[in-house]
Amino acid sequence: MEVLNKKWSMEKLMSLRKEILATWPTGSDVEDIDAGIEYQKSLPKSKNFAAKLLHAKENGITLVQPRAGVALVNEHIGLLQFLQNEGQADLLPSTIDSYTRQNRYQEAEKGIQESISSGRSLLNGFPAVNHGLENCRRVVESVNVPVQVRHGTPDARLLAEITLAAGFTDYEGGGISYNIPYAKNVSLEKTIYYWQYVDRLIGYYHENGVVINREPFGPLTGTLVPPCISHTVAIVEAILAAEQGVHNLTLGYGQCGNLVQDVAAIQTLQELSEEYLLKNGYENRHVTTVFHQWMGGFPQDEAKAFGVISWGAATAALAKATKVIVKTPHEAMGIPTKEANAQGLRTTKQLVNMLKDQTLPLTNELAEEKEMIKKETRAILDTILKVGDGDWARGIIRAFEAGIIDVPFAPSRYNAGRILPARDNNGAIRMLDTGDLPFDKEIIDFHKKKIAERGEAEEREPSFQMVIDDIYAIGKGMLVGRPN
Ligand SMILES: CC[C@H]1O[C@@H](n2cnc3c(N)ncnc32)[C@H](O)[C@@H]1O
Repeated sequence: MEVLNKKWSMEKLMSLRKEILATWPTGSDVEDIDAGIEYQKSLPKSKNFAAKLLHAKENGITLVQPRAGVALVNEHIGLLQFLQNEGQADLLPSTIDSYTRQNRYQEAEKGIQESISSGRSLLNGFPAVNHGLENCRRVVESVNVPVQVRHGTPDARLLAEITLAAGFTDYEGGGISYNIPYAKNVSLEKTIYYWQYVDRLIGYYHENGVVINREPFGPLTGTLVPPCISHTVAIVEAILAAEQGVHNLTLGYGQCGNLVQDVAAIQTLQELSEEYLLKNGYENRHVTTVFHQWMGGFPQDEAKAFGVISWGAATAALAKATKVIVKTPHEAMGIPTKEANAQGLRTTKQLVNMLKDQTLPLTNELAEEKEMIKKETRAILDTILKVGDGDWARGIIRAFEAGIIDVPFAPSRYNAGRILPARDNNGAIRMLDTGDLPFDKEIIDFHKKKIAERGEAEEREPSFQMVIDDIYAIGKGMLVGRPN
């Protein structure tokens, strides 16, 4: 099945809907597609994610948002209300459980029953499909701020149908960013096709006056991902979504730890995405950015964990990211208590408030970093379009096959896995091996030089050992994995 970046007709969407809604009994509650639109229109503007994001962007504010989700409806509502009231969350999620992410609704049902009988959440998120339309509406109505669906679902069609009709106004993910880092053996043709359904549904909401924001999953594997790699995936997903009628997008990036590189990454993500959306004919699109606090391993010690959270908060604020996704001091242990989640939020809010009136000055170092990220990202994006003979969907599929785009440490068999990232002497992410990325000599030499500087400082030859040391560094309280 060849997948092309072409807007679906509503006939095509409607012809597939019946089959999708039949995959779980709660799908029958949303058969009337226009009832969901009418419900969305009944919500106050204060509940609309896109509106709140654009207001924040216009006013130079960085909004704070947690991840959060538990098995049962009442407990999930209590959790979100606590994070809103005690955590000062500007935006709220519903993080979906792993069974639902794999469309394993039978096991999610079992998890719900066991959570009821045991009196505690035995799922690692909120099983929105099983709970269905009315319960999801209760969640949305129980808080005063906009609510977003956060998950990791390769086939997120039914989840979208139910949560959008229920009043969620932002939907995370995409056919690449929820495949390559999340699945081992699901083709990109399939997941891009599934997500064209989701984005076309959102396009239909938009055509009927309801603005739903879309957020491709920025961090990908969250392990030493160079900015040009995560930017490429985010921008291609933005283009694929825009083609289906999505107008509001939040593009994301996972903190790497070097302040200049992270600030450069957020600024270039905003600039490049706007450039490529316009260049490809998608006018009147509204782009915001989201900075994910450290996605790698966390220290167990809570005081140190607050240090990592604060560093992410400060970087997000100095980068003027529109939104920051907050970690908690329980990150090393697993699903946080609501108290720990609220602490992560308040720590972040403190840093964001104190840094609101400051930005990182445009030094030569920052300018060089921005220039390099743009050169690398444009080289990859332009090659994707070329190998796709002018089609972005065909291009990204072929580009992954050829290693033209390559996500480090991704489980997917459709990912080449030939690039090797490592930190330079200042902790910025460089490439020990650029694999088959379409980089010219200038880019390749830049990375070689930066890594060589670290080798000289550490008196060792650049090698794969640097990559291993960098992966374990944070657990030892460091950023750069120095030799013992
Ligand atoms: C993308 C992975 C991140 O999502 C976080 N996460 C996953 N499920 C939940 C959850 N149910 N509540 C809070 N945080 C969560 C997890 O701690 C990790 O930081």
